[in-house]
Amino acid sequence: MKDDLILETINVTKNFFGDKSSGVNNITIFIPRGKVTAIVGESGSGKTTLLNLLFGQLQPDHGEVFFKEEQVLSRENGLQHAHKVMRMVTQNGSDMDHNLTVWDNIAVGLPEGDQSLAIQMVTEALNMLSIYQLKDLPLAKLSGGERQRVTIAKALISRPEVLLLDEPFNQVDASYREALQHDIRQIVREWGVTIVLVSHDPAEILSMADELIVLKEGEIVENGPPDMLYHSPQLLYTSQILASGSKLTSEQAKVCGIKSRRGVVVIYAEHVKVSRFGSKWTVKQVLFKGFFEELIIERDGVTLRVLNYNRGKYPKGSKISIKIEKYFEFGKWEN
Ligand SMILES: Nc1ncnc2c1ncn2[C@@H]1O[C@H](COP(=O)(O)OP(=O)(O)OP(=O)(O)O)[C@@H](O)[C@H]1O
Repeated sequence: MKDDLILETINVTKNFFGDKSSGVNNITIFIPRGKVTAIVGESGSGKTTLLNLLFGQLQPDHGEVFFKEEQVLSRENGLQHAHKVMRMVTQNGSDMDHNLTVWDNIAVGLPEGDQSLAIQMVTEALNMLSIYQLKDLPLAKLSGGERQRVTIAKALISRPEVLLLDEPFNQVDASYREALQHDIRQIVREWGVTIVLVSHDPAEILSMADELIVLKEGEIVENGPPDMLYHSPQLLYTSQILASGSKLTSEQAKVCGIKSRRGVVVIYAEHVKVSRFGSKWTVKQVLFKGFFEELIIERDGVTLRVLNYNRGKYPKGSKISIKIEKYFEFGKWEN
């Protein structure tokens, strides 16, 4: 394995009902060291299964998973040393005791002995997750987001080389989420931890990940850096997972002035510019999004989503015209 890689799967398959319809099939991936890799895909595409295979929690039917040069889970010898330097955080929290304080929950697994070292390790983990001030509170008194920070701090206490996060922000409200994402990026930078993240949220994926792995029906269909997959998706599926856009048939695309030979056209909301000039489209809905609006506009039975930063300028019912700056074409056979 190359030095800049830390985890690797070679042709890994794990099925649950003896056929290819569940789990994952023939997955070969390389996880770069000290980076954030996100596994994305629709519900049931195999994201959690793949994470469990990387963690050694599931035995592959075929293929192998390696941490550096060492097989994570071997048929003969079970879990290997490699497994000890990985930690998994799931959306349901973990083995935490809600009556114990934050400090005690984090310190509980530490080896007996050097107390000053233990204090230093817990303090560092608490500071890294910005929850030092909560250290004396029982877990039961914390919000979902704060508890998730404690779970991550606990996972970090043993200084893992790899942190596997399964939908880690699900319980965390929007304002808190960004700060937590920032802190996790900080951990990657300062501690050199490798993160593998499963997530549904496009904003989360695009802002956090260095690499994306796109799963569909248990197979990898695309992978690469987020900006590449966002700006040049090879598949309709990828574009729909990563972006808010409108999906049109060739016939519908003609209404937007687009001639498509391939059959399906996707237009991202941010690629449509709006003005009053011409005014052939009608604003059907205005969705408040904070500092911008999303407009749902319609013409001849075709609906488009459009971003508008001039809030209030195009109220519901107003007539507008559009200019489409970029669009993607995909084959009809894709769904
Ligand atoms: N322990 C299991 N027993 C039986 N089937 C399973 C098991 N774990 C996963 N599966 C099936 O394998 C497929 C992939 O499941 P997985 O949980 O990996 O998907 P996912 O992409 O993480 O989904 P979600 O986003 O909904 O969590 C699904 O069809 C699921 O029903």
